[in-house]
Amino acid sequence: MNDMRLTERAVDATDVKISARKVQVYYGDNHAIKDVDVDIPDRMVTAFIGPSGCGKSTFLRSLNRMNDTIPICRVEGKITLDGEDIYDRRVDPVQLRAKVGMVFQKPNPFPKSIYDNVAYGPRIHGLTRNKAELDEVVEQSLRRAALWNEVKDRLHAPGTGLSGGQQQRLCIARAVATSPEVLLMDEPCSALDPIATAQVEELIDELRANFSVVIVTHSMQQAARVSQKTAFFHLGNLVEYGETGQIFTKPQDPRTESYISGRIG
Ligand SMILES: Nc1ncnc2c1ncn2[C@@H]1O[C@H](COP(=O)(O)OP(=O)(O)OP(=O)(O)O)[C@@H](O)[C@H]1O
Repeated sequence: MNDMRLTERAVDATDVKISARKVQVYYGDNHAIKDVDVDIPDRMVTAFIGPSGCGKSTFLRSLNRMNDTIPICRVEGKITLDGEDIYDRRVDPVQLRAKVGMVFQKPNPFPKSIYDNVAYGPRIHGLTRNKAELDEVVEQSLRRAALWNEVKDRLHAPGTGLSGGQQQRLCIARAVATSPEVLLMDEPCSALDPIATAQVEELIDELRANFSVVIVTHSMQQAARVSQKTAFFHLGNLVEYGETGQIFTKPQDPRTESYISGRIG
């Protein structure tokens, strides 16, 4: 009995990595995200699902201030990373994005070698002291992205010459090379074939040992396969958030139920 209580407590005592309170996002007059409160756990995968245009990508981008690059976009409310306000004036967005890395829908390697793609972040952030250390970070990052064995003999070939699935894993290696704490993934498999998708999903499952991962996906099967927590967005509102199993089997809100049963979206 005691053992069971201990286990329950361990499961409940999840660390919150990112916390959002009363977050609003506007594009000019368009109120795209409305009053969102959410706690994103550490070392788990959280999926954002919902119909097209409901605000998943907008909210994801507000978690590393990627929306700062869109002039008409305005974010209100509070978002903290380990308790620190990421919109505080003293926070440098470039440093923030090294901690909260991002992988996009379409693989977007730089027009550089495989090695230089991965070395880019550690170089601009001065994370290594010499070539040997940089080589080590590049190798470890490519290993974490499950790409090392496929590219170790052609590190100086262009990243753009890899297959789509390999390019996406290269982008994941590039994102993990700065030792981020959170990885944001915006539909990372939508340009990939089923085999490459399966490889990236397996990788996401491994990454959660070290990172908090947040993934936007249109595929409910993918959300069910890779995530432990799921957030359902609808018309800019966060309608329901909970354990992935519960969201897919016992949704509390009729809008979630309609979406997962294919009636809206
Ligand atoms: N760069 C932008 N400029 C102006 N409006 C934008 C911009 N990006 C998104 N929006 C608007 O914000 C709202 C939410 O869009 P968003 O792309 O976040 O939704 P989404 O759920 O990720 O959609 P999808 O699943 O189709 O990618 C939409 O009304 C969209 O038109």
